Amino acid sequence: MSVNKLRGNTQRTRTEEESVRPRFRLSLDWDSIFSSPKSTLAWGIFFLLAGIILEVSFISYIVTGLADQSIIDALGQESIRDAGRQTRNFLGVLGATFSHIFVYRWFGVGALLLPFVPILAGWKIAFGKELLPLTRATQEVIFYTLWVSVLMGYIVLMSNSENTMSFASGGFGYMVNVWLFDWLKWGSIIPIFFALFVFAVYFYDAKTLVENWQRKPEKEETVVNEAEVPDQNVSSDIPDVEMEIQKQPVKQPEYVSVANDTYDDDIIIPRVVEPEKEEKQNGVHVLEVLNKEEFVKPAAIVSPPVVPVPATDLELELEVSSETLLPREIREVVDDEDVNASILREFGQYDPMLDLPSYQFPTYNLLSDVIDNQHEKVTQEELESNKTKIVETLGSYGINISKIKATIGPTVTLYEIIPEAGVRISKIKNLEGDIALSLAALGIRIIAPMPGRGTIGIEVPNKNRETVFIRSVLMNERFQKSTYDLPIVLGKTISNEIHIADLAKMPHLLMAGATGQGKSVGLNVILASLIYKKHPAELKFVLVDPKKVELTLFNKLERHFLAKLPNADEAIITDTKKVIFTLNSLCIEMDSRYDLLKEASVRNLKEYNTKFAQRRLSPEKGHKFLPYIVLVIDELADLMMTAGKEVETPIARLAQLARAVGIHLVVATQRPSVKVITGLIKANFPARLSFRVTSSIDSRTILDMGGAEQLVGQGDMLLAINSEVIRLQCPFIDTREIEDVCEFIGSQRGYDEAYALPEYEGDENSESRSEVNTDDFDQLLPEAARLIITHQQGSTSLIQRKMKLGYNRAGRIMDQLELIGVVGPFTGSKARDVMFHDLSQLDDHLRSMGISG
Ligand SMILES: Nc1ncnc2c1ncn2[C@@H]1O[C@H](COP(=O)(O)OP(=O)(O)OP(=O)(O)O)[C@@H](O)[C@H]1O
Repeated sequence: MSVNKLRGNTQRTRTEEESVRPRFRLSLDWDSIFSSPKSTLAWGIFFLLAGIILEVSFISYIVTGLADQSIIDALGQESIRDAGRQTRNFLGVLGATFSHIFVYRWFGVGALLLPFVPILAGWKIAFGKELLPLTRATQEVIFYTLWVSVLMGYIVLMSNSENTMSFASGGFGYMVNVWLFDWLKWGSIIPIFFALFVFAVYFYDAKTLVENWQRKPEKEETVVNEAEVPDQNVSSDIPDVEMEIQKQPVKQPEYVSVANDTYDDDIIIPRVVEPEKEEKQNGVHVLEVLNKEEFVKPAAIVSPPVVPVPATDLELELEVSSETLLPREIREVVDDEDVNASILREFGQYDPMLDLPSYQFPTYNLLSDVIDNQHEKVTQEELESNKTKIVETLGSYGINISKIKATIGPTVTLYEIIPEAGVRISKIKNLEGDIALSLAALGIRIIAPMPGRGTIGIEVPNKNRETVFIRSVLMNERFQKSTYDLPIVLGKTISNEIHIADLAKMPHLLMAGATGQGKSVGLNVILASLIYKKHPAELKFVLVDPKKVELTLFNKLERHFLAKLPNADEAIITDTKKVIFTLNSLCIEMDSRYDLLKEASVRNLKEYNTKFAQRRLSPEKGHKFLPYIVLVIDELADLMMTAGKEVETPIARLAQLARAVGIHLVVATQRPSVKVITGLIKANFPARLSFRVTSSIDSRTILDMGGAEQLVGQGDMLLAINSEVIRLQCPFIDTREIEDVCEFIGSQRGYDEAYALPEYEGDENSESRSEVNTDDFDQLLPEAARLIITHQQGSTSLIQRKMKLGYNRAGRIMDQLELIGVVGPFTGSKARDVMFHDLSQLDDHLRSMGISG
């Protein structure tokens, strides 16, 4: 068996061998020299030590002045042993020689900086981490070495101290100054400092520094309330909050949570009230003294008369988790780096990417670099006032709280509360409406209890929400380093972490959301995440866009990332008939991939491709590298209305089976009704995402729970995977950015044509259905349609009775209603499914079919 396979290997075509052989050899060499952990450690330590040796010898040379100079000059004439005995450099003749060259002959004291380059490089090679960004630090070291040398040269020349001080400037700095002196005399200091200025402007992006500096006063205004420093300034700025704190009646240490008083710059911290101070201020302030008996009585046993805990008694603990954006320097490096290289290195012997060897991944510069909107963050005032409202509202219903904590997210702030012992969670859940009313804001979501945390969560929308820009999430370290097969960024969580999912594992995604809530942006974000991480050889998209305008921008990717039916004019499919063909064609592709997998005795696409890359599957037997295929449907409702089962069946089939062969579906719909997201479809999409929808019924249809109707729009969403629900803020990508990315890729050399899907001609049935001849329809059809929608009952006898028609005519009308997608197919004894909820939807549909009346 294995012998045969080996023989099969030798039959590969010449061109393939040629394309593989050189790379293979190269990667072997590289691996053996640098990639094995032992040798990287050895090389790293070598560089590290070399840097340290150089630094020590330079310092020693400067400390001992020119003592070793004569010895170095006489090196050729006396023995090394003699020279070694006489040298005063800590590191002997070698140290003295290197120092003489680098310090005396070349760069003077500036040379002291040079050893940092091998030290930093050695550290990186040995430990895989950067102490400082290497490229940038090297650039800085080179500049300052030269600049310090020149500056010292100026000092030496001006002070006529060539004899005693020339080692300070080295030959380079001195000669430059001799030359400058001829031109400018003492004025040569001007170009020297001008050079420093120019370097600073470009290297440290002085423009941004100036902009930040100019913006500072404005920022300070908002920051004051954010209580970065809990001092008098702050208290005088929020007098009402302070007053409330002064009213604090009784010290109740058991209610006071651990206040978070460690913080950094952009974190908002609640003020910590010192109990002693209060008591002094409030000597006469004992409000209603708490009834001690009732206070200790467990609420579960006897419902106590309500003793609301004053909101100000509770400290608001603030939980902050910072997002791990790459530091600016590294981001720049990432931008410049050839991303290809790292991915190429990961691949085995057969590399499908060599089809497009010069393909450049899109750079991050194509995405807009909006600096930040920090100043729009939630203020201390807002936090305090929401806290007060929550505590008071709950208090007025007899629910006292023992602890409250806030986590500020991009769109909402999560207040987690721990009610006092004995308070039933269902009681709080029932008060959802009242709390929302009291907070007078949209989008309050109560999560009782918070899974796995033993608290109750209340999400309150922020007054000023933060836009999450796509650039920041794609440059996030976690996304950069993610090793998922199909990584997609879905958004930012409440604790400001980015949420990355693997579409290959999901394995399909269903998205819903009312119009204008961010679905299209969400789809674009998913597509962009994949495009930024995957090579065209690894991934193909099938884009279905019945709305005809949403995905057109991706047309430019036709010869890189798109797949289409042979002979189709457009790669992006907008026509219902073609959608049906394409879906069926994908089913054929799925079946033939399964055949290949079976033949190769592997279980999934990844194993198959690995085996193929290892040359264990012969192309002569029809084996080929199989890219992932992601089918994106932007608006399932349209398709289900016009083609019903013909769309539903292949989608369900693909969703059920295609995962193992690398075909994944992302399906979006505006109308998450049961007519669109049928049981069959829903059962096969375990991962579902909902933007804001119009009713809790819609929310239940898509997520199996309410809540999506309370989202605040603009990309605010709930993601449900395997019964776990998380709230996320979708990143924002605008049309111009998509356009730029597509243009960047589209202008590169691509494949000769789009990836060809198997041919599918379609059967007669589907042809006739798609080309409905409305002239033959019964005149009473529109009236019958309205009747059915009004009664939400797809029965022929209803038409018969209400419209007083004979059975045959009513039956004919019913068939025609099925044909135009108003009712579902005949199901035997049960009434047919009704595809529309209300008359306005129906009228739109009839108009679009050219049926009036
Ligand atoms: N993640 C986001 N962050 C900020 N704003 C957003 C976000 N997503 C959407 N928006 C805003 O909402 C608008 C509508 O978004 P989008 O076009 O994606 O809606 P849609 O649900 O696709 O609507 P339709 O179904 O009508 O096409 C956008 O133009 C943008 O201004």
